[in-house]
Amino acid sequence: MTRIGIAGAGAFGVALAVALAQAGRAVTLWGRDTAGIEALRTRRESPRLNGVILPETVSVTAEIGEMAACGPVLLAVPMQALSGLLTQHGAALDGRTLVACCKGVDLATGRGPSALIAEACPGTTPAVLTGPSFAADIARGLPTALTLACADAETGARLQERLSTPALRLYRSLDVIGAELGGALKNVMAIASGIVIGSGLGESARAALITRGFAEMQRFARAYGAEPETLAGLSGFGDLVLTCTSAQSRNFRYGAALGEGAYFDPQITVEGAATARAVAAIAKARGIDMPVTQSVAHVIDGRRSIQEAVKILLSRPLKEE
Ligand SMILES: NC(=O)C1=CN([C@@H]2O[C@H](COP(=O)(O)OP(=O)(O)OC[C@H]3O[C@@H](n4cnc5c(N)ncnc54)[C@H](O)[C@@H]3O)[C@@H](O)[C@H]2O)C=CC1
Ligand SMILES: O=C(CO)COP(=O)(O)O
Repeated sequence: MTRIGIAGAGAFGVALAVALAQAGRAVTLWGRDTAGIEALRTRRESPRLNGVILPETVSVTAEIGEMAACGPVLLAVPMQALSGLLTQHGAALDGRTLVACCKGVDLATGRGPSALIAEACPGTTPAVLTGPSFAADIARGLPTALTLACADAETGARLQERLSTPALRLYRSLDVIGAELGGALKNVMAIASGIVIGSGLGESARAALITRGFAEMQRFARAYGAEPETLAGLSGFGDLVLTCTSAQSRNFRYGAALGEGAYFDPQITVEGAATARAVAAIAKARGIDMPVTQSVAHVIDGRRSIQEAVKILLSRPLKEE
């Protein structure tokens, strides 16, 4: 049986390991933190997933060399850590089929996960696994549908087969750019939705924000050659709906804390913050109209108050939908 590798033992990496192992797949889970990995190996519980037990069949390791025994390797680290992971371990991972599970745009280079992988590991065809799925839901075996995007049809079909389980339903796509941009951009909108709800602007305002945010996501993705249908699928629209409407989303909760003026733990992974900055800079340079993203970037950097941002968004010229 082909062994599946997972690099990154945070909430998503552990959840995927649980789901795949429960479906009878051979799984090796790698993490960089030796002490944390030893605790996970012996206690079979992650502090990031309360009440979830990692099956004994999952091999847990802090040795990246063990990924050599795996077919596909799922990269489940935060987007801003991907470049560092590839710099450090690219040689050990090259030649495997690498599947990016991170959602975002790299702030330093303005590139998405597939471009970073292709550069660091030229011997691999990158794929992307993305879509509406909270780690806790996947780990509990709740029904979930995701997009598996790979430019190589044969590799994509093989991955779809290997990574689908009775509860985890993968849809195939050739549009890697569209899939990864959907997952990256929706996090920015989730922060914006959290701000709207946290600052008491109401649910009608949130619906307007989600809709106009979606228009903005499509505009940006189109400029990168993405297929419009991809953005309307699980990786774009599907994940936008999930994270803009659920307090399970860390991006939403971060936005809500900003809106309420409440504390938010800076240790928590909030992908949309760096991505808002990266996308706002690209959009400005390329002349792509991204008013919501620009506003989120301004608010999180403290360059604009929420009240100023809302006033600016509402006073834009009236136009056709
Ligand atoms: N948690 C969720 O519900 C979902 C998360 N994702 C995506 O998965 C990615 C990872 O998110 P989570 O697992 O939730 O984050 P997390 O914060 O729970 O865990 C991140 C893990 O990455 C590790 N890490 C950080 N930098 C590293 C490096 N340079 N090398 C090796 N490991 C490193 C950390 O030690 C930690 O174990 C994000 O892009 C997120 O958007 C996607 C779908 C669902
Ligand atoms: O991407 C996710 C769900 O699809 C997880 O969202 P958060 O990172 O906002 O928690």
